[in-house]
Amino acid sequence: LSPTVNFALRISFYCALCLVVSALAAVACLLVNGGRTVKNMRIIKAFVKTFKYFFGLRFEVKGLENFKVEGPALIVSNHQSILDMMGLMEVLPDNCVQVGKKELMYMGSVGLIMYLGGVIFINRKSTSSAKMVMSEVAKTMVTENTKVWVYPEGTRNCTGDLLPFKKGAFHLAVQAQVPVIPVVYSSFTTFYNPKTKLFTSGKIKVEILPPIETKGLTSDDVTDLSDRCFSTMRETLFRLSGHPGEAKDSS
Ligand SMILES: CCCCCCCCCCCCCCCC(=O)SCCNC(=O)CCNC(=O)[C@H](O)C(C)(C)COP(=O)(O)OP(=O)(O)OC[C@H]1O[C@@H](n2cnc3c(N)ncnc32)[C@H](O)[C@@H]1OP(=O)(O)O
Ligand SMILES: CCCCCCCC/C=C\CCCCCCCC(=O)OC[C@@H](O)COP(=O)(O)O
Repeated sequence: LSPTVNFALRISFYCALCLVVSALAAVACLLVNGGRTVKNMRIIKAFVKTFKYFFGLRFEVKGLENFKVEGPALIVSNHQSILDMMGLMEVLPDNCVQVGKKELMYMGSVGLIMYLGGVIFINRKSTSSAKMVMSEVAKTMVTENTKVWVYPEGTRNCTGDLLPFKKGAFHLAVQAQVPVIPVVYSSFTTFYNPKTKLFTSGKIKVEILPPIETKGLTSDDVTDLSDRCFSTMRETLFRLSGHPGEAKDSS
């Protein structure tokens, strides 16, 4: 098979798997929990954790104990591909919902399962409406004791580096006065590259970093908080991906 055909087949299979398994998981969620609730994430996670075996992907996870903070927290991680959903479910703590773009809601059964799992949909094209939704989330995550997972780059980026961070995640953490827990996935570039049509089996290193406290911080500290997260995550990304030289340059 030519690499292009092989890539297309594997990606199509991934999408088909997502659509079919979402439909099955949706039935399970409705039967067990009856509607939209973060409790459904446990069911979704159990289904999605089997996906890696179809693609020969292995995850090596470090730092899971850093998720064991009392109460709500904001999780930020790097976002490389639609394949990230597998890495997300590999480590997802209990009572945790993700922030996603609202377009994802219209992906058939995949949109339905996201809705049932409690995913918070935002309109990226309207900063004011996204801000409003997220300030509401800042209140509910505290009263309902949930964690929220945001991809602060705001879009997929599979270059082996990080895009500059958007501010929304950090405003959310400061408004809710909850710690920020950074999670870093090693670069996919050795086994996955949509530009060169590469998609083979591979190993992904995942590291959950220690929580960064936000108690007492105000909106004036958001930029600083975001910059701190960015530099520790970038350093970790380069270390996990085996570019020690670049890690030194970025400090
Ligand atoms: C069974 C198997 C199938 C599948 C099973 C799936 C299961 C379930 C898995 C789900 C998986 C989901 C995966 C989703 C993955 C994505 O969809 S990623 C894309 C969507 N997510 C994001 O975009 C999050 C990150 N983005 C942000 O936080 C952005 O800041 C926002 C909120 C969208 C705003 O966007 P923007 O206007 O472009 O951004 P930005 O420049 O940051 O903000 C403009 C100004 O507003 C300020 N600002 C921003 N936010 C705020 C705020 N909240 N308060 C006050 N000021 C603010 C900024 O500080 C900035 O002001 P200055 O500092 O320049 O003065
Ligand atoms: C009836 C409609 C049928 C629609 C069929 C669509 C088929 C697609 C099926 C499965 C795809 C699996 C998607 C898993 C979810 C991953 C979410 C994700 O990673 O979204 C990308 C988003 O974070 C960033 O958006 P951009 O990089 O800015 O873009």
